[in-house]
Amino acid sequence: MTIFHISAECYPIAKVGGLGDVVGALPKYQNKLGETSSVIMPFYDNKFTNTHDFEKVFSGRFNLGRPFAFDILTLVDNTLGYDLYLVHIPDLLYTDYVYSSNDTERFLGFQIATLDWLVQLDQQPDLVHCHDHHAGLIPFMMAQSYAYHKLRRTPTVVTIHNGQYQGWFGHNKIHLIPPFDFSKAGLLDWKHLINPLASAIKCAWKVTTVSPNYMEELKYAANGLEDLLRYESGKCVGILNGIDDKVWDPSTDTDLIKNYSLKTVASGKKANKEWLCKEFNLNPKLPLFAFIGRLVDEKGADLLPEIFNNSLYHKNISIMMLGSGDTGVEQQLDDLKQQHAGFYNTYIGYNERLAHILYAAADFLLMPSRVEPCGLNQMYALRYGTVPIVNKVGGLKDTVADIDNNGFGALHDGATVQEGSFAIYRAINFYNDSDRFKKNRNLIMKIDHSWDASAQAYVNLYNSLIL
Ligand SMILES: Nc1ncnc2c1ncn2[C@@H]1O[C@H](COP(=O)(O)OP(=O)(O)O[C@H]2O[C@H](CO)[C@@H](O)[C@H](O)[C@H]2O)[C@@H](O)[C@H]1O
Repeated sequence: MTIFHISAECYPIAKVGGLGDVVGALPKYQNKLGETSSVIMPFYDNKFTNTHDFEKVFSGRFNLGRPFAFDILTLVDNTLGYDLYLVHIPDLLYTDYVYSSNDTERFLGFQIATLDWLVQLDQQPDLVHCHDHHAGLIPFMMAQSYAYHKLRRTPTVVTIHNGQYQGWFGHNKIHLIPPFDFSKAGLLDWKHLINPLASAIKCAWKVTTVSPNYMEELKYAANGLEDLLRYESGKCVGILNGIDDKVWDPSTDTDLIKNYSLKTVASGKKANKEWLCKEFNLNPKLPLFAFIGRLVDEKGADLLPEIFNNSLYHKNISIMMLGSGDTGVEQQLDDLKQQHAGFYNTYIGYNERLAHILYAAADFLLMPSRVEPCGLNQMYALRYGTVPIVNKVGGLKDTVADIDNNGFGALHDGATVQEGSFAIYRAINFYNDSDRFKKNRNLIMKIDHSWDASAQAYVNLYNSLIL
């Protein structure tokens, strides 16, 4: 089966968060199952594109208020485990960032160029898999735009990685979408705006979320799309994300200070912790708590300053925070450094290598998320022998069980300062019960969250549409 994944992000080409991780791994595991799975994404001017060779496979022009020329480039070496196609629109997408505050034309152009290329291929795809709202208009255009008539019977799947962002724009831009039967314009609309995510939910053959629990939650909290998701629930299913167990393997991870396996976990984690604590002026003898992520409300980032301040009161733990986002929260987190020097530090920014070291160095990983469609960080933490402390939402509920309930992590019931602070207090007691803590560390490293099972679940879903 020939499958094209269409996405704004894909690791290692361009990653802002978990979407990049998923699209960078899922096709690889689908190819392992014998499918032919590739990725189509925008060409950005970044380190990856500047240091790799590409070959042009197609050139075209489309109209988006004015004409735009584009090329489809493919990566020459095949080290990724899947074919990669980059949509290069120099006048629209040639940037060193993935997202900006004005992306309507950028991602519309990306989707149109993608379909202009796909529609003229000798061998049509068996299935098109769209990720998030940046590819959300593709199911509509494939089904309704005259120019893509040849693709109208090709099944489409859309995966919602994050239902908060929907890509809305005004009806004054409807003419930018390649001509279609105007009586079908309602398929683009939600609450008087053109809403790419809503349109994808209406038009795709199947809709998936990245965990089963998130699918249920969206029916009651989906940033305005609740009714639509309830109405379309017959074609919706939650499939839990996996992790790329080649990229995220403490025994081979080239970013780590010292590699380790189940047998050497104690000395391996110690070496990474010592390096990190030296680098960031923390005490390696204390339990180390980490946060890694985007500093936005969904992740509960606004709660962190107070949770940290409460938890550092007794000076019996170390905390390391890696993240960026809301500038007010960044400032508050940085300000705390003076008060808790030697016990707390931050790295404001994005740093892939430091993230890997931190998963390895930390004893606990904090995720007080308000919304967490799946969450990958808790799964990376488990693989690196780090205990996740998470709010009981979305995929976190599907993947973490509590230590007081025969589980292996700490769950709290609500994204609040009180719940987050109390979970840390419980975790310190757990850490001090060192035999139990060590046994638990061995147990969590053995939990298998690799993509194998989930990649198969997607393939089964595709087959149900094709056969
Ligand atoms: N400052 C920083 N430096 C280095 N690395 C950083 C970083 N900030 C974040 N990361 C990395 O980005 C990724 C974050 O992934 P998540 O799945 O937790 O969240 P995200 O909200 O981006 O993804 C959305 O999509 C994914 C994929 O479906 C869902 O799991 C998730 O719930 C949903 O919100 C991890 O690989 C993490 O290590």
